[in-house]
Amino acid sequence: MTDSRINDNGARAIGVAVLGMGNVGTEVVRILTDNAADLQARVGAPLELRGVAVRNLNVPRDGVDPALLTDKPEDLVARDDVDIVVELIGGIDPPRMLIRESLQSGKSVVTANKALLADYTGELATAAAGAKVDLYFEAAVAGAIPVIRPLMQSLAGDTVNRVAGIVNGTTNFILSAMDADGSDYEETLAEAGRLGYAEADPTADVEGYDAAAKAAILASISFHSRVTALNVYREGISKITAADLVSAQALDCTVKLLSICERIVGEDGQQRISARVYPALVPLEHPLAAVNGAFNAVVVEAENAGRLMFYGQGAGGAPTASAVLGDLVMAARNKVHGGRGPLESTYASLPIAPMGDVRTRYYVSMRVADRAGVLATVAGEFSSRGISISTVRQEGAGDDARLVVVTHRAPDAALSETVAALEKLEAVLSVSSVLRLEGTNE
Ligand SMILES: NC(=O)C1=CN([C@@H]2O[C@H](COP(=O)(O)OP(=O)(O)OC[C@H]3O[C@@H](n4cnc5c(N)ncnc54)[C@H](O)[C@@H]3O)[C@@H](O)[C@H]2O)C=CC1
Ligand SMILES: N[C@@H](CC=O)C(=O)O
Ligand code: NA
Repeated sequence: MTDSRINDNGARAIGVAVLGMGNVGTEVVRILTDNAADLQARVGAPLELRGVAVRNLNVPRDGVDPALLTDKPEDLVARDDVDIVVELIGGIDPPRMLIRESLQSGKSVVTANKALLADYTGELATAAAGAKVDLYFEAAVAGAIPVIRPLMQSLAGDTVNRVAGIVNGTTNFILSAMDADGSDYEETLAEAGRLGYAEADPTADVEGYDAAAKAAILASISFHSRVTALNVYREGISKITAADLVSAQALDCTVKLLSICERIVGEDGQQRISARVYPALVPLEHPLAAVNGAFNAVVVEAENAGRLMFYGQGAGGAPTASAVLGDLVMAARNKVHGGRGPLESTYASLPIAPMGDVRTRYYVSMRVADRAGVLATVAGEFSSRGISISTVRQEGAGDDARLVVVTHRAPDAALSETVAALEKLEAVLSVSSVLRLEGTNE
């Protein structure tokens, strides 16, 4: 009997199954087809597409042999001639079951599914370890930018203390457009969907769930601990207004949705992890302020390497497919030559610090009664909680009088308590905007 995986020159072909043919899957199939000869040379064996699972068989798929299409991903991943499964469906079910079964039956898996990984890396990595196969996910964080492999491999001998940056392309696309020309939030979000940046449900983008999933993945790898999405403090950008961006400009800042993963060392020497996502003011001179559109950037601070910055396209079909193909080539090489990439490492098991303990800076803008003594009353709310004010500015007069306060660093719990107290003051008519300020040394 002939082995269907033996090609003409005798090298054993590597069978690939692609699950999902949306923004990313379509580009992966295109590159696999167009670059077949180069990929074969790099792997040392041909990569052969055994099948593509789609939800709707009636949708025309240009450039794909219809015989390869199936709407039964569970049958495709069970085939003996499939060595590597590329999961690009998204969401928890059915990818969780499909990936687990693929791994358990000895197939390596490449996925871009950060929502799944943020909660189930433990389960999937255990299945991969048990079957001695690879589970790769470079595309899951910051699209095309190599960040998972540098953290897992290049920095494996160093101590990472902080990983922070912009890891969601959709929200960065929206905030950049609002900042540049006052573009409308809803229209820009719709455009991000058309360009293939947004998640199938864009709530994941604008409410910060996607950035939080990525923060969980980054924190787990960086601090050798298991961090899930539930451990990540999260705020999205849906409440950011054009007025916030104008206020930011007045402070020589812009607004960015940041994902911050930090090793916090207490006075007793105990280490904890802070993982958090929120829109923040970023000074214009900070490198992250210049990251616009669907671009992402991640700044890593490691004890010996110092500061490293990774920058590039964080979303979109082709850029994301580039990262998927990189993983696919690695997994295929391992199938051909033997060996395996690293799986998760959780030996440090660091606890999570609650958001209230994290030291942040606040920007608070409020409408106030225009009369003597108001400034002292407002300042008193900050000082009574041990918070030092960095700058305070009065804008407007009469009915339009506003106070803008920027604090030094203080525990986040004390700052949010102060805002709640300010809202109750008779002299404060309304707190119109509260944002954290990042990217400063104060
Ligand atoms: N679009 C992007 O820029 C990036 C996406 N990702 C991730 O990559 C994955 C795919 O993203 P996109 O391609 O943008 O999503 P998409 O929504 O465009 O594509 C998913 C495809 O899977 C298909 N599908 C759904 N259920 C299926 C099933 N049971 N069997 C077969 N096919 C099924 C859908 O019909 C759709 O065509 C997601 O996990 C996403 O979070 C990661 C990085 C960037
Ligand atoms: N929706 C995500 C896609 C990439 O991960 C984003 O906008 O960043
Ligand atoms: Na990446």
